[in-house]
Parts: sequence; C-alpha cells; structure tokens
Amino acid sequence: MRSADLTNAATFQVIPDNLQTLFETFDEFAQAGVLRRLGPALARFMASLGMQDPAQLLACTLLSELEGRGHSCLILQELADDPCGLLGWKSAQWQALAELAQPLPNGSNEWRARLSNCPHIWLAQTQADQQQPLVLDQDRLYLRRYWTDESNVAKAIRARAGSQRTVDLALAKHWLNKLFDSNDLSAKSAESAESASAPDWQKIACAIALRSQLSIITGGPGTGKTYTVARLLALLFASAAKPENLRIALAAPTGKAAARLKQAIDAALQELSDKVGSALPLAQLSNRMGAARTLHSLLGARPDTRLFAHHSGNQLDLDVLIVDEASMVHLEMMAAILAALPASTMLILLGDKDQLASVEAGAVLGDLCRDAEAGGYNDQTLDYLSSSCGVKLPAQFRGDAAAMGQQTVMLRQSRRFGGPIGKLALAVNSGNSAAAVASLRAGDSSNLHWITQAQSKQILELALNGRSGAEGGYRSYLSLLNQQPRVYADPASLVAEHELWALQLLQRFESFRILCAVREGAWGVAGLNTAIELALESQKLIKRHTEWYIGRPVMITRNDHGTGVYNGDIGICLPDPLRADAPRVYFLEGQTVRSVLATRLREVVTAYAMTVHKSQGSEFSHTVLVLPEVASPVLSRELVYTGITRARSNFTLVTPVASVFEEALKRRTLRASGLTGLLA
Ligand SMILES: Nc1ncnc2c1ncn2[C@@H]1O[C@H](COP(=O)(O)OP(=O)(O)OP(=O)(O)O)[C@@H](O)[C@H]1O
Repeated sequence: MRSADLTNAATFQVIPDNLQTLFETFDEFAQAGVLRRLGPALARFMASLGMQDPAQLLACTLLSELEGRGHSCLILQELADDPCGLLGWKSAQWQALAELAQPLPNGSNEWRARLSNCPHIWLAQTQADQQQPLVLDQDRLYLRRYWTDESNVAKAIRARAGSQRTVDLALAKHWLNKLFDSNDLSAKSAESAESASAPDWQKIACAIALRSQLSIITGGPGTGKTYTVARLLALLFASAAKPENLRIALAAPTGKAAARLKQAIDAALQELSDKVGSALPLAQLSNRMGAARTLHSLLGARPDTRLFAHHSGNQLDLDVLIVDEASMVHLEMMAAILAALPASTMLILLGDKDQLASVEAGAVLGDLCRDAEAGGYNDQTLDYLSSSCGVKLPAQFRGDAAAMGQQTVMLRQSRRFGGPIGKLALAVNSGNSAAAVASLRAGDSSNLHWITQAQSKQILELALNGRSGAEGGYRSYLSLLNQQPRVYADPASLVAEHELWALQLLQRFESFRILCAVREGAWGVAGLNTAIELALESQKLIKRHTEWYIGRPVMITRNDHGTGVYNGDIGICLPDPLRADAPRVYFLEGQTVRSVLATRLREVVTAYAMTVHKSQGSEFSHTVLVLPEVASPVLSRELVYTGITRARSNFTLVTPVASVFEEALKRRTLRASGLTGLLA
C-alpha cells in the first residue's frame, strides 16, 4: 500500500463520532512531529474499511510509525511490555493516546486476541488469505508488503544457503593454498603472535562461499572483504569448466560504493595476477566483469514505479553476483534481488553487520549475521573446511547455527584500520564507553581529537582549515576552485582540461567531510550547511549570487533515472566550459567525471555537511562527527560506529555537550523483524 493510496482513501472515509477525539489526537501528534503523517492516514484507511476498535486503530498508527523508523513490524510483546521504550515517548504522550483507546488489551496475548478479531487483518498461516492490508504473524503485526517481502526473503535465503554446489576438493585446496600463501600473509601485516595463529578467516570465507549459492562475508572496515572476494573470483575462475563464459556482476546500493568496489577488486586482481603469473589469466577476468553498478541499475529500475525490469519472471542472466555494502540493502531491495536471481546464480554479500542499516525498513544483513560472531559451525562444515582448505577451527567456533550461519564468515582482523581510530571503533562497537572516552581523551593524537564543549565557531574553523595535526577543511578544495583551468581555443582540449580540474576538485572535496547525527537544528545538517556557506561567503571563498553558485557541493536525495543520478551521489557545481551561463554538476565516475545540467537536478541539498546515514559506503581522510546538544532515539551506538569508521586517517568528534556521546553508546538501533526467527 502506498502513501498516495492511503491519502486518497483517507479523503473518503467517515469517522464515527466516538473515534473523532482519537483521530484528532493522532493529527495533533502528527503536527507536533511525534507521529509521521502516514500513521493517522493508515488508521483512517482502516476505519474506512470498517475497523472501529480504538485499540486496533492505535496499533495501526503505531505500526506505520515504527515502519517509518525502519522496523519491519510491530512486536506485540514490546508494545504490551514497554510502549514508551518502544516508541521513545514520554509516559504522558503514551497515556494521552492510551486513554482514548480504552479499554486497552493487557499483555501481548490480549493484544493478539483483539487484533485477531478484525476481518481486515490476516492471521498468517491459520486462515484463508483474502489479501487483507495487514498481517498478524504470531505476535508480529505487519503491513502486507513487508510481510510478503520478509517471507520471500526468508524462503529464498533458506533455499540458497541450504543449496549445495559440487566442489572439487583437491582443486579447491590447491588454489586456496596458492591464493592464501601464509608466508606472504605474515610478511605483509605486522601481526601479533596471537593473530598469526588465529584461523585464516579469509581463506575460510572463500572455501565456504564455494560450496553454496549464498554466502556472506562480514567484517569491520579494512578486514579484507574485497581482498577476499577478489581471491574467491580467482578461485571460481580457476575451477570453472569454461572460465571464459563466466558471467559475473558487481553491485552496491550507491554509485560511489559500486565505483569503490570495482576499483578495489581490479587492484586486488592486479596484485594477484603478479603473484600467480600465467597460471590464471586474471586480466581477462577483470575485463569480463565490466563496471560495478548500483542495485537499482542492475535490476532495471524504471521511472515512477517501484517495479524493476528484472524480477522472478525475467531474471538476470548471471553466474555470480557480488553485492558490497550489504548493510545498506533494505528488506524490499533484498527481496527484489533474490527474486531476480536464478537459483543457479551464486550470491555473495559483503558488508559490515555492525553498521547502521538503511533508513528504509529492515536490517537484513544484521539479521542474517546473527551467528557471525560466535561462528556456530557444525560438524559438516568443520569436515568440509578441513578437506577443502586444511583448516581446523578451534572449539569455540563450533556449534549448530542454522543454514545461513553455516554460510557466513566474519573477518576479524583489520589490515588498515588499527591504531587509535581502530581502537576507538572497537570500543564503541562493543559499547565500552569508558574505553572509548579514554581513547578520545588520550591526548595530542593527531588521529583522534574530541572537542567536548564545542561552540559553533569551532566547527566553522574545522570546516575551513581542519585542525592542527589533521589536514582537512574545505580550504584546499576552495583554493583549487579559484584556480581556473587553462583555456584552450580547441573545444576538445578545453573540455578535457576542464574535466581534469573537475576530477581534482571532486577528489579534494572527498578527502574531508562533516557528518551529522541529525538533520535539523544548529548541530544538524541543515543548520551547519547554512552556517558554513555564510562563513565561506564572508571570507570571499565562494560567491553565492544564485542557488547554483560555482563550487556548491550537492548531494542527490532521490534517484532520477532520467539524468542517471542516484540518492547519495555527491557532485560539484561548476561552469560549463563551452557555455558559461549554464552551470553543470560534475560527479565522480571511477577515475573520470560526468556532468548534468544543474537546472535538471530537482532533488538536491548542499553537502558541506551530510548525515551519517548518507555517508555509508564512503570514506574520507579526515572525518568530523558532530553530535547534537541533546540525545535522541536516532543517536545510537551504530550511528557513532558508522561515523567513526568513515575516517581513514583522522577523526574529530564534536559535541556541544560531552555526555551526549556516552548516552549514544548506551542506545542500540534494534529493528523489529521476524527474519531471524524465520531462518532459525
Ligand atoms: N591477508 C591479507 N594480507 C595482506 N594484505 C591484506 C590482506 N587482507 C587485506 N589486505 C589489505 O588490507 C587493505 C584492506 O583490505 P580491503 O579493502 O579488502 O578491506 P575491506 O574490508 O574490503 O575494506 P572496506 O572497509 O573498505 O570495505 C587492502 O590494502 C588489502 O590489500
């Protein structure tokens, strides 16, 4: 059901008198921003179908609210036990609605019984399905669309994870030993004795991936997910009957992540090619893969519809699909990918399970990786690992994880992310706020810095000049902006020189970024972008005579297939070298640029500062994370972890009130879903 359907339906209903006050209060909550508007609209739609029980209508409104916050469903036990905790509301707010919906069910069984009474809610598995708009599955209430997606994802995952590919064990062992040469490994990374004796999870991940049509390689930043998957591709290439026919696609949720994946895989294959020499023609493999694509483009997104060109009736023609940054793949997209893949296609998901999930409903990677940390490998997996790559796993990783757990491998050693930033990320990820605070306060580290009682002028100084010991700020970008490229009489040379300048500008801009936890307020994206623009203007670093001023960095906020720009793409507004009055926005495309007429871009925002959510899939040399003055439900451990792990060399934390950092670490972003239960 779409929001437009709901709004239209809402126009025609007649609300009975006894429910008027309840609906007025819903509307007041929506006006105050406590509820999103779609919640009351869904309740009105259900009332128009004949739902009259205030408790049922309240559940509908809350379901819509929670789905807007990324949950796939409303868990009745949570609603019954702690409605304020579930919604992040004050007790008075809950009481105001609860009183109008009296008598409220007492406990989750009563809630279930009350909802079961409604003919517009389908009791999954126990009744004939009449395509009702809502579904009650055990103690989870869903909008039909999410229930369908979740059930389909669970079914497809179970089938794929349980599938068996024939593996030539001797061949696999030969190549795995060649590709993961242990001498080479210890030479390259200055490992401690402990990590040198740890299982080679990268080798294990390749072996595991080889035996089924689905596998997950998860790990924090720099743990070698791309390094591993490049070796897996080499292994598949080496073991294919006709390697020249292998159809491989690389994809990621955003254009930037896709470009990074392709670059990293090409670099890893190149390095590997030097190592294995003529035994494997890896350059051929690299050429065959083509460019990495966004998932939207791979599936054939079409304007003005959620439907894709590729689906269960018109599947993709692929042998292997690698999806990077899988933590950003939401439930609906995962369902679409799985539907569009033939059963014979091997799907490999790469991502960091601890990162923020996408804004949309579902935290699929997190759900699928439930057993990743513990391992939980059963005897069959242990035997397989021993015969395919000679690895004997320590007892602590043995167990009886479900089929998906047997196909999931967590990489545990970061290769480029040690040092103070790595330690901080580890402490934050484990919720150890004392260790996190200690590493932030550790002193004059140039890698890490914390401005505890920040004032707005400090953030403007960072935005302009970075800080001592940590390059950054936009000054170097702006100084290159003010050095116009050389002018040529010949148009081709003029354009080439201009594009080179645009490329260098984009690369400089990408080396520094201010990330915010929230959108609104002085410490949110909107407030900071305005303040930074004013500061740059007052220093005469930019001239803002129009919306499309030269040097304006923008982020696309909605996919637009017409212009080929996608949500999250970052571009810079520059003059057209051939028509000074028609500014264009330039976007990075691998090692080149492409541009779109600025006036054709409808959904954009200025991007000196951006949300942590939108920064996923990107890394910056120097990352500044700005937390707001007061803690809110969006401020969580996962958000802080995601922000920190965007930093390659330098990280600066900015908090107007220091305690907000520790409060954020106490809060987890847990998303309600039935997926883990369905996969158990
Ligand atoms: N076993 C290894 N031996 C030597 N170097 C390695 C090994 N594994 C990874 N590396 C190196 O560590 C760096 C990080 O690896 P890689 O980019 O594959 O990590 P990642 O997990 O994909 O990172 P990201 O966080 O960007 O997704 C690369 O330079 C890679 O070549």
